[in-house]
Amino acid sequence: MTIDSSQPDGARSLVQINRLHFGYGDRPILRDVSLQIPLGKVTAIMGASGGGKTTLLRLISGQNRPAPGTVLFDGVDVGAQNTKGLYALRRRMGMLFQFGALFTDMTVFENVAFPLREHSSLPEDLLRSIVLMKLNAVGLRGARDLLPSEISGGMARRVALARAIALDPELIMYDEPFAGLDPIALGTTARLIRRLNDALGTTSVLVSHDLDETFSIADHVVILANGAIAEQGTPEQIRHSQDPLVQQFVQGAFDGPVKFHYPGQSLAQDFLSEAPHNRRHSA
Ligand SMILES: Nc1ncnc2c1ncn2[C@@H]1O[C@H](COP(=O)(O)OP(=O)(O)OP(=O)(O)O)[C@@H](O)[C@H]1O
Repeated sequence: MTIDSSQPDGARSLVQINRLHFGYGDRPILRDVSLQIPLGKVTAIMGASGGGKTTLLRLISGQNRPAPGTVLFDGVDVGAQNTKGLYALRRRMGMLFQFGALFTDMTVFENVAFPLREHSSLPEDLLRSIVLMKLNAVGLRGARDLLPSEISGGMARRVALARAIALDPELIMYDEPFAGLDPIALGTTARLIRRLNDALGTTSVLVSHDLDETFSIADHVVILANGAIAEQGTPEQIRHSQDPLVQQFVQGAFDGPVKFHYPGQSLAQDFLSEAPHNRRHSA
């Protein structure tokens, strides 16, 4: 691996995002985002719904292309790759997208084997050993013959995790891996993400809304707001940020720079005054 960049604190980075802009059609989503994903660490991307977090993951994996700006993965310009180049890059990334759907007609074993069958021509006995090792890493070696309909939601998430690490990726991206999990499964999944990151020596990027669990496992937190980076740092630094927007986010405050009410006319105008539609209803 050739890492060609440094973080300000001296840590090396696996992904470098430079002055990235992106929009869907003429609707801007991300504006001038520059960011480094430190090698070997767990980075959390957080922020209000619709802020562009999933879009950022899609830009890292090359499903979207920045316009303008660059995303470098291990020094390679992701947005400049042709289909073959992208395929080779994605082989080095594991992805667990929202609700990480499993193939319902395949056993747990076959779900984890799927990327190996797709991307390699390993002999069956070696493939079996790898799949069982991955399932062992998430505590589900014994569940190999079950169908997704026969396991709990938390277990399904762990199978999806085993599938995401099947090809020994250098970068694992998790999009809301805790969504829909009960508190126990959520804690288990969070600890597993941290443990796998360290045990496999990978780099992890996690998009999550769950503040406590995410802060408990992340080394680096990036807060996206209004299409730009509002703040980044360790969980501790984020908790103590003076930025009102970050404070609202960290405290889960009802109202603040991000408004609870969709913009419209005032309460007085709607309920007290003789607004034309009020007059119509009271007539
Ligand atoms: N393929 C698409 N075409 C058009 N607009 C899109 C597309 N995908 C996402 N968007 C819009 O872009 C904005 C950012 O979406 P994105 O999913 O990246 O946000 P997010 O921060 O991950 O949100 P959430 O936390 O709710 O998952 C949203 O307003 C969304 O509606």
